[in-house]
Amino acid sequence: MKLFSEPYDPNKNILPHGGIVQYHGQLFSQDEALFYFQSLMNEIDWEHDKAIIFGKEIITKRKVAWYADQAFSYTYSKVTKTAKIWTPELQEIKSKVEQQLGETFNSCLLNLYHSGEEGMAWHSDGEKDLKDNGAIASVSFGAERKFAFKHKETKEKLELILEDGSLLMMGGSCQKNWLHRLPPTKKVQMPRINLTFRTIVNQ
Ligand SMILES: O=C(O)CCC(=O)C(=O)O
Ligand SMILES: [Fe+2]
Repeated sequence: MKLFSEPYDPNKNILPHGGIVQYHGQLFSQDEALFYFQSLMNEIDWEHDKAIIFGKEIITKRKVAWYADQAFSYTYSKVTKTAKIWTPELQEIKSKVEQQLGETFNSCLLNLYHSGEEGMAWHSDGEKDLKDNGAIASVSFGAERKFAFKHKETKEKLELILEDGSLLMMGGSCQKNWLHRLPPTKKVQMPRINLTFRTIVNQ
């Protein structure tokens, strides 16, 4: 188990093998992060997520939204969703991330965790609608939370803290070899918004 602390080197690969994860630290200033947190909270069309797990429909406490270049449809956890078109704030955030990473994205999955009691279980984002080995850019606003990786075979574990206004990039074969999760915690009472910019193909 490793915890990372400043200074961050965005060129450093956090994973020891089997993919690339780079933590860029706070890409947005505190003022910008607060502005985006509040505007996303108010303007995004948040909905409880539905998933089918072991044949049963479940509804998450966490809220989600999906935005993109076009009204793409996208299937995950056996539920198909249709994207809404970018808001001006999402376009601004996307441009800043694209500049920082030198990559482009055509969609974004947003998650709203009302408190530390909401999280996301171990998974990888290797859905067939996503570009193979495409980068996923994860932007966080609001409460700081721990984020963890676990290798699918060796079970090696890594942990880091995703700060308010930060950017994390997952790329290469990361989704094939590693799972990730947002562990729930009783220590965090404040909400957090996470945006994962992705590239959808075959539409
Ligand atoms: O909230 C996070 O930091 C992670 C979200 C995530 O893994 C996902 O949306 O696939
Ligand atoms: Fe994910």
